[in-house]
Amino acid sequence: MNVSIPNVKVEVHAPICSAAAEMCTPEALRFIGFLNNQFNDRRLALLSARESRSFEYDGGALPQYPLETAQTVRANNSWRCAPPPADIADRRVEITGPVDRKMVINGLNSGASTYMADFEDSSAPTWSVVTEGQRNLRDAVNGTISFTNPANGKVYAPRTDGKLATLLVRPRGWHLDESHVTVNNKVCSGSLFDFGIYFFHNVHNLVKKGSGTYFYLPKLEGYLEARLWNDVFVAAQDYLGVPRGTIRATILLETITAAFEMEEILYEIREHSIGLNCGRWDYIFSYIKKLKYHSDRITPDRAHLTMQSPFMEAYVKKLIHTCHKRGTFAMGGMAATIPIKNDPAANAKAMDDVKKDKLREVSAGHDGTWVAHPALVKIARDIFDKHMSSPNQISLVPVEGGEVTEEQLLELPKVPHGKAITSSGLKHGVEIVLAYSEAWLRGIGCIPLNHKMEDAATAEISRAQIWSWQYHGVQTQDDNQTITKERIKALVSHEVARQQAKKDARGRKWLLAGKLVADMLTKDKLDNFLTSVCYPHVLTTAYEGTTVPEEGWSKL
Ligand SMILES: CC(=O)SCCNC(=O)CCNC(=O)[C@H](O)C(C)(C)COP(=O)(O)OP(=O)(O)OC[C@H]1O[C@@H](n2cnc3c(N)ncnc32)[C@H](O)[C@@H]1OP(=O)(O)O
Ligand SMILES: O=CC(=O)O
Ligand SMILES: [Mg+2]
Repeated sequence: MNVSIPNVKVEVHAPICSAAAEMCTPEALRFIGFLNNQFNDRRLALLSARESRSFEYDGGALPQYPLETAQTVRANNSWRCAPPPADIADRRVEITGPVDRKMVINGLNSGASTYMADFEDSSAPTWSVVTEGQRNLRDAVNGTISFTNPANGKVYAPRTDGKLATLLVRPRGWHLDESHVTVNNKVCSGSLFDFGIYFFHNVHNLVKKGSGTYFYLPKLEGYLEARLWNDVFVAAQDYLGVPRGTIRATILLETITAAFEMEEILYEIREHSIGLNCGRWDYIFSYIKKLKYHSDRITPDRAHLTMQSPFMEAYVKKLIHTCHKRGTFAMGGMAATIPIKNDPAANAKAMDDVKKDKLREVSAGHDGTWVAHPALVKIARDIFDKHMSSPNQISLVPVEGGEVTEEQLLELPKVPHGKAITSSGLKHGVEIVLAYSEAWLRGIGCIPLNHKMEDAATAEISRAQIWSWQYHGVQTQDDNQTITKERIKALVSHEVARQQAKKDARGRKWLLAGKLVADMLTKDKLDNFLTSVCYPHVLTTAYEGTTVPEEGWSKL
């Protein structure tokens, strides 16, 4: 399909399946062309700026509070973020999930205050996931969504008791492309595609209902990236003739660099802001990635990188202080625990851990929290109901968060030698990256593994830390064995063979995943994102023949 407006040519390089036909209408594609034409060059320049800044960290520099905004933004007490819209003033429990039709209905019906439909960490953006996901959201907004599960005949429809969750949408981050669409022969931005298609099809209906389009924006690395989103919002609202502020967005504070620019990020997006969220998993990943060459900042096993770690505590305090000082939401993050079926004792312990995590969040001053599974909604809600009697805690500004130093934002936990980096931590990490990548290559962006949810953010922690361990040649401390490339490759091969021997291996992508994962964990340079490495293998054109079939991947 091709669409042209003066000076802008938009082309779709994928089958026009029914979802694509409904979502990629000529008018919608014109809007996508308009957005890319205006903003894609800036996006690409900001991605290059990320590289330049990373290069400085690679050379030994550390992130710092920006000097240029000290007076104009941080010491300037005259600005606040816009007040929250009425239908989102209470967002104490937010459920998140991929955009398939059943999940969307289950998320909206879950009893959570909001449901975040996710095109990022829990989605593998195949053409069908992306276009069907958009159609599901349009139908959800129109109130026409329904689903019958072909496996068991169960019928799904939105609840009608007035307790439907408010819809939020997370488009892909600035680093991801939508390669099935080009604008003037350049690949379309994944962020602009996801944002633009949702906004185009839904904003007028939502405005008619007295609501707006609400977003979560992932993986920003600094305030100029927030400025770009703000400019996109202004242009989009003007293009479709809706008032400024119809779009509202929570920015995920989930990179170490952004932690040094929280106030600046809010400032840039203040007219459209509904706060910041502690995206804890990507935040840990970003710490490891950005400081990967710093031999004094090698991280211990993932299990030690908890919310009680000094750098995580400092980040939470600073985020709550900053958001409340500027009159907006400070949202908590995701406990990755999911219910443990068939083991009541283990499940009770897991749920108790979730309760503790949510109690820590509400006591620290967060205004709401995330859950990954409907069974956790009530647990989180009960804790917030007990400890938060008002719709949110925005009016409380905890003083201590204003004092957080640069070094505190970077301080790792001290784990006794012998326990910090272990052979089981290494093996478990390899299994996570492999299992997640394998699922992703089949279009599944979030999986249950060992009673935890694993998504792009959690898997990235394992990928980045295993890479850094081999780069620094550290030893696993329980057996004093060095983590070499060969050791990692052997672990990957062993796990691929183990998985392939299972009954359900047919149709799986273990060989391809094994090849990609072994490369990612051992190559000389750490890849920026696992999803960018895997993306060429899920393109629809690739499925149609240009990719090597699974059987064609030789043994590692
Ligand atoms: C770091 C971050 O970015 S966190 C945010 C991104 N990650 C997420 O959003 C995780 C979302 N969670 C999930 O995808 C799923 O819970 C998984 C993959 C972890 C587990 O899924 P499953 O194994 O299918 O869970 P389970 O079988 O227990 O599900 C039971 C029911 O709950 C539903 N369900 C599970 N999780 C969700 C969810 N997050 N939203 C809506 N419904 C859900 C299932 O669809 C299923 O419905 P059904 O009974 O009607 O068939
Ligand atoms: O997106 C959330 C995170 O923790 O990462
Ligand atoms: Mg994230």
